[in-house]
Amino acid sequence: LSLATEIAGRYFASCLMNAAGIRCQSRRDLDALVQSSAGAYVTKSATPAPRSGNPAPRMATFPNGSFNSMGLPNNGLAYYLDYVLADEQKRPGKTNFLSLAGTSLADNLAMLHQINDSAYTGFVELNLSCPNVPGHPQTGYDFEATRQTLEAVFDFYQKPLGVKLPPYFDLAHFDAIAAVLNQFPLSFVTTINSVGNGLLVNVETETVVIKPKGGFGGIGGASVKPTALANVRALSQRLNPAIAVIGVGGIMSGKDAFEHILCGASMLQIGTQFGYEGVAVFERIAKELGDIMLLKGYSSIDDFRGKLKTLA
Ligand SMILES: O=C(O)c1[nH]c(=O)[nH]c(=O)c1Cl
Repeated sequence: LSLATEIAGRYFASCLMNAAGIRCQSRRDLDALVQSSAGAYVTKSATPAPRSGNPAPRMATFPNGSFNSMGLPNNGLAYYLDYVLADEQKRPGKTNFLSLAGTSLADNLAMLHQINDSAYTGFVELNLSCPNVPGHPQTGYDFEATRQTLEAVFDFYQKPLGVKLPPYFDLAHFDAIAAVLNQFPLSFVTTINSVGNGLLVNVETETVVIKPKGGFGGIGGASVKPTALANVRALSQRLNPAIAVIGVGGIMSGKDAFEHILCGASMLQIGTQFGYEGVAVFERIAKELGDIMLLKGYSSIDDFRGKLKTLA
């Protein structure tokens, strides 16, 4: 029985990894992921220069969910590029993900030129869906801007690249974003990012619970799983089969992992629960997923990936 998977010709011994943003901002965080049983890691979304992000309090939890408006705090592209280049020297043949979230097309293109010209051979996850940078709407909700971004990127970028998408909530939007993405040689899409601009209220104090943006923030965790499964399924059904789907959103157990794979995911990213549990989450979920596969007589995730049935 194996939890191995493949994306764009790259092999991963485990289909479980972290989601961008969670416990992946520092070298220490990333070293812990390297030491863990995760099949890969993705670095905190980078901007050209380091950012301190939004004022605190900027994250919270609620029953069945996480809530954040971090505002893209990160150590800058050079920090993460140095890390992944050193890691590729130490562990040749291992593919990992470098996440980018420039606050302008110019920033994204500048970072991609730097990476293109470097010795990096891994994946880039281009984040088109950060909901928490004041004054910057999510590119992923603007289909023309998304197309223009990808046109500019693939004009020069030669290495494997995927995009991190926001959740969509309308079948016409699944059609629209898939029509754009299918025009480009993407290696993967990662879906979903947090459900943007939710609001938590503290009844006792009659206030919001986080400081940035009047208390509006992205929702993650168990409460977003139905939305995540719908986006994994809808994009798996619509995208060119050469574009793998990475599923993220509400994976707290092996059962949740199984559901994402059944909907079409080739790789699974764990965010909220990884934040709570640390790297032990990868062993636990691998064990739980393996037990379900054993019960059902599956020996690899290819045996059931994307095979969700509708009701006749
Ligand atoms: O506020 C953040 O840093 C953040 N928070 C999210 O929930 N998704 C993102 O893509 C980003 Cl970049």
